[in-house]
Amino acid sequence: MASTKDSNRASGLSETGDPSKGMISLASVRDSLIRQEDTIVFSLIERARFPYNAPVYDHSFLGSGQSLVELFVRESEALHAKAGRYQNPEEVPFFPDDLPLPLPLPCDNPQATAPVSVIEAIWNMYFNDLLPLITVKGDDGNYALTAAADLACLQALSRRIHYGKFVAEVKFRDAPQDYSPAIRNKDGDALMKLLTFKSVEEMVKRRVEKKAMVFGQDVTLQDKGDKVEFTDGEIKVDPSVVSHLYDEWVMPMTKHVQVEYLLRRLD
Ligand SMILES: C=C(O[C@@H]1C=C(C(=O)O)C=C[C@H]1O)C(=O)O
Repeated sequence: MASTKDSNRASGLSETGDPSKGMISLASVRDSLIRQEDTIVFSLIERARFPYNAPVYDHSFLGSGQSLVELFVRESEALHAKAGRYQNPEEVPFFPDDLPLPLPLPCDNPQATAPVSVIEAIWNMYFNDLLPLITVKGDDGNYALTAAADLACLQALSRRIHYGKFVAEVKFRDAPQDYSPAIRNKDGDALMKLLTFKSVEEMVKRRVEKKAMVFGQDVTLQDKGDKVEFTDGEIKVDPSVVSHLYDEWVMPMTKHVQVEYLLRRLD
């Protein structure tokens, strides 16, 4: 019989569950999602510093048929693939075809999880829906920095959404008797009901809105002891847009990943 360690590795969930640290539990997996909110909010703030910068997305701008942001993401992923980034099941490349093989570096990644990927949906959502909401119209010529900021946003969103695989694994292990019949019946709707926690979702939406509000303000130090003061300037990324991002796209996609993962869980 496979040991817990073996089955953890086979599911891509490290023994520590995080899947990098801590105990295997829904609470620790949720802690990781909460930490990832900070990365997402900060990456959106960085991107919102620049105007939309349309040439970055224009397929005729470079003369090669590829947009600057595509070139930037592809070439970055090639480098990251060499260093072994995609050996880690938390990381899913946007352009998985033709990636170079990883260098033979010693590493201790868990084995791959079931190959669930919603990379195309994330890409389309980011460029078609989100970007126009977090940027102002205009062009300041900062194309390379804009593409780099897009990459950071895409990676943070992708990691969070594909983390649904780990959330699903923990939920399955906590209650295999509840999930197994729905998995065997290939009943995606029943799985969706089982894994949905509306009260958690409400909390997530409120928390990310608050984070955008707090992280998006400049902090000033006045001569008033230790009291932290925020300046009254504009908030760097609209908190209601961040809440909307989670409500409309991040949480539904994370749940879709969970359903797809669970449907394969007993194969
Ligand atoms: C991720 C979870 O599963 C679902 C998705 C959520 C999310 O994406 O934040 C929150 C609650 C659940 O409805 C979870 O239970 O924590």
